[in-house]
Amino acid sequence: MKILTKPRGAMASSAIAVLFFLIVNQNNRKFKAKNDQNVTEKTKKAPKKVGVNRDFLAQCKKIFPIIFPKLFCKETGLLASLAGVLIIRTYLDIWFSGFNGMVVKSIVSRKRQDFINLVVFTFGLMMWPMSITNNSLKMNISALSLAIRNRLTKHAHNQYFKGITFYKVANIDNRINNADQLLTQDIDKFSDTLSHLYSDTLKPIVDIVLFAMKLSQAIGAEGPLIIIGYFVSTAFGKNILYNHFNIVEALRVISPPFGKFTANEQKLEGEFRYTHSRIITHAEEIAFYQGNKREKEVANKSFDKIYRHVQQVYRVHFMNGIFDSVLVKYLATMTAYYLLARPVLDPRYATKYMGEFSSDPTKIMEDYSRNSGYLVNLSQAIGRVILAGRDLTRFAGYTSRVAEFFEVLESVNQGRYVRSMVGKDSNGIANSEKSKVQVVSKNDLNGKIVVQNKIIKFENVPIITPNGDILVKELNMVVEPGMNTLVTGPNGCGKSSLFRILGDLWPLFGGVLTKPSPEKLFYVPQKPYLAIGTLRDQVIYPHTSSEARAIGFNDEEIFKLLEAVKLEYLVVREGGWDAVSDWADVLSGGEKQRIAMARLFYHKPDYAILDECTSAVSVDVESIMYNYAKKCKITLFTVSHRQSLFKHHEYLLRFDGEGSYTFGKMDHPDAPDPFGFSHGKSRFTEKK
Ligand SMILES: Nc1ncnc2c1ncn2[C@@H]1O[C@H](COP(=O)(O)OP(=O)(O)OP(=O)(O)O)[C@@H](O)[C@H]1O
Repeated sequence: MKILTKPRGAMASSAIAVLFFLIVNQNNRKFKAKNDQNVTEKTKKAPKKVGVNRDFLAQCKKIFPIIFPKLFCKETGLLASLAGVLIIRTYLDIWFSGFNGMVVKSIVSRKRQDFINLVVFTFGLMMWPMSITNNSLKMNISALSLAIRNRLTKHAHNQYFKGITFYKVANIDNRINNADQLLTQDIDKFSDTLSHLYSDTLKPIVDIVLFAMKLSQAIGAEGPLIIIGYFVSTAFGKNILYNHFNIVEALRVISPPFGKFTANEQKLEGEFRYTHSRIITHAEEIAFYQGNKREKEVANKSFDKIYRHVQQVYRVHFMNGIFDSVLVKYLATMTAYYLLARPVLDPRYATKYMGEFSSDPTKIMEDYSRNSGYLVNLSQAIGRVILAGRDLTRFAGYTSRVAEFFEVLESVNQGRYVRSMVGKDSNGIANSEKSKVQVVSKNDLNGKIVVQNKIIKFENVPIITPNGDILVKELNMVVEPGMNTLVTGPNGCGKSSLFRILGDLWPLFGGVLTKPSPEKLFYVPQKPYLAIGTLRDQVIYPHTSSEARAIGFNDEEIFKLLEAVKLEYLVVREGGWDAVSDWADVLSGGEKQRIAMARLFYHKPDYAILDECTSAVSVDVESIMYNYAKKCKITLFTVSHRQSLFKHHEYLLRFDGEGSYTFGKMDHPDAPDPFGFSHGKSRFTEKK
């Protein structure tokens, strides 16, 4: 047996704490500098321990006001009605114990008519309220669970879809890996466990009070006291043994960390789900690569983690179950036999309801049957309260997941991001000792955004990735309407990052950025997003049909936009404007890009960011679309390496991939190779 000097959980958390305390900004990029003023790297406290502890209470304190926003609301109403049904159910159980005693007596005393009256008439009548009560109980629990889920999901959606929080949670902050799992499953499980926990705790408490009263009449107050005392002392004894002596590994069997197990299981389920959703998203690419074997390996590996974890959990459940059954069930049954027989076998303990000296055997039979019913109900109720303790630890697991999710959403909404990164040693091998946790808070963001129409102006704006890598130290440039600008530079130099900053996707660490209001700036990516909905919806996204009509776009107007991108044939091919399809599958790469351009013309912003968005479009159609954009007076920012596009731009922003850039007027729009970052002479009239 292994003697532990420290609780295992505490040792594990210390180890993780060491990891979190390591904060170094490694020079693992060619051009990378530490931005002392702007990006703070901070040590972090050890992660919270999952279980029924102070953290759990604090988490409940945050979550419960979301579920029960007012004293009198639908949810508290459901709690009250559930409590009412539970009390009725207990009274019916009491009635049934007495009834059972009477049936037994009628059989033992061979009274046929009594038996028929009881079973056919009395029971025939009572089965209706019993059935209605039982099903009301189930319905109330489901209704409560659904109401809790509704509150929490709506709250999460409000936070998740506030601005671009959904993007930030996935791309800038990396505390949460599977927001989809949290939104679709963890909140559901939390709600279900909470509503069951409520009924599974309240019902036994009502049972304990009422059955203990009945039982004390029948076998004396000592009876229920002994049985309650027995259960309480075993439950406390277990905890004292585990928490205060904490002596042996085997004691984990007595009180396993079910809360931690639950939280881990949910996390692994989330990862497994993500593995499969990625395969569905990239099915075509994987199929072309014949990557089935590789993907199977990855999916199996992810599932194996769940398999091993669940296997460990049910083994622990098995060991814990044996211990619990002996303690809670069988030793308790022995005590119960003793308590029931005592008034009959020892006249000193006889009462009016059990063991009276004058009683005939049929009366003793009736009393025994009724009282054993009371005792079984009482014991089951106490057992359920104890088991509810275990459910509470499981519930603590879900609570920690949901609370952490809400905490991250809130902190991201307040402009605070946390990223933990695995550091690498000099050989490029992952080294946990060099891992870092980077915390960015609003105070670190010294940049200022000024909203002003008809101008985009960067004044000393650094381009910094969420990891803190500086791509460009300070960018200074002004783009006024009509200054169509081509953006070039080597891969990974920060072209798209510039637009992420312009679009508020990434935080602004310094300088002043003057830009028009968001609706005057439109982004067209290389892989356009195609919404769930009709063909019409693809063009007007994110507007709805009624919003489109409100700004004067009927189907004829929208058709003109499809004509502008040479996609007019789509309406007939796809079966009209109201056709609904999986557009990402139905449209070709070039068609998707042209739809995205039609969408740009629909919104007709002052500025458009075209990020390699015509890479799959033929040169002639590309030219037509660029000319149309200019006709619409949209000022273009184009990221592209395509020579055919030079002629549509008057200005060039060129990154050299070393942290510097040049911005200026192109001398000859048709002149070749503006990619002087690797070779060739400079094409700039203005240099920085
Ligand atoms: N969400 C992110 N978190 C941290 N770093 C990122 C993130 N997105 C991009 N980067 C990093 O920022 C750098 C610049 O990326 P960016 O997408 O701006 O390159 P690019 O110049 O557009 O390249 P390309 O021509 O290949 O599209 C890359 O090194 C990339 O790894």
